[in-house]
Amino acid sequence: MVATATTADAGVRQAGAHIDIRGVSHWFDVPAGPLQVLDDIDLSVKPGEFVALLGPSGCGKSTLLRLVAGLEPATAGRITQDDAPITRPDPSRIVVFQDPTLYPWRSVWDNVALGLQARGVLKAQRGRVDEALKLVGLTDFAKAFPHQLSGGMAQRVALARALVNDPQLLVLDEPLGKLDSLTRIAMQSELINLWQRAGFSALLVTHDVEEALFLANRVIVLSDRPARIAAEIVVDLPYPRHRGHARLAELRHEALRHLGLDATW
Ligand SMILES: Nc1ncnc2c1ncn2[C@@H]1O[C@H](COP(=O)(O)OP(=O)(O)OP(=O)(O)O)[C@@H](O)[C@H]1O
Repeated sequence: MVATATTADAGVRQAGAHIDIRGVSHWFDVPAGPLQVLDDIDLSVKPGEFVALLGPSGCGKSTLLRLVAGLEPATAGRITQDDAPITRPDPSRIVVFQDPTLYPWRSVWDNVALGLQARGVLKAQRGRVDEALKLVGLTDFAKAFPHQLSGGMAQRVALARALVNDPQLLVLDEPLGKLDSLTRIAMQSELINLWQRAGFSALLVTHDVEEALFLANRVIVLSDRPARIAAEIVVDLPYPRHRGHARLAELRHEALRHLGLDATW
């Protein structure tokens, strides 16, 4: 399933990026010697697709996201966006982390405006900030400051700050990981709404098996470090998904089995 941008007021209507990861391996130099973190990863994210990565702690998930974001080069292999090699960060690929990292002295509006300001286009594109705030339902909080927001609201500001750049790829590193479970569930649905309206491709790292299955078109299970692709689970359910769907329970069982966990619930 590919997200489509049909909402006239969405304001963010970029085609999703096609990301291709071919034969990627990665090592870090640590005092004990070279530490291999990724081992021959082949993976693609189709335009408008939502792909989630699951894997044991420390296996290399965030490292793979950093390589895709262009924050560092892979030791071996090739990563392309729409057939062009990814060599550096680019506003078409935005990373959202677990911590919203808002500037406390800037209002919500000014935090969201940061990317446009940095690129010197804010004056001409002020309306985009309003549109992004509308997308995440925070129009009424435009003048608020970060200390006046709940954790969920702060993370919605972080998403608006990403969306204002019209990303073709959203790189999501445990973006809901610090939220309480009820807020997290609500934000999962919001994230799907945003994705369907905006049309970006998404690559998500999460530790939450249910979250991965609820959100993604495909869930990639990685092995222990050095990470290899252990399994690919196609989530063959339309959106919006029902959390109690029997198929999700089946797929959860499958994912846990690939993660080496015996699902005896
Ligand atoms: N810059 C770095 N220098 C050296 N080692 C690093 C560096 N970044 C990550 N590592 C190591 O690479 C391995 C993979 O780290 P990474 O953060 O990618 O794992 P992860 O799967 O995202 O972990 P978690 O699920 O716990 O967040 C870890 O052993 C980590 O210590």
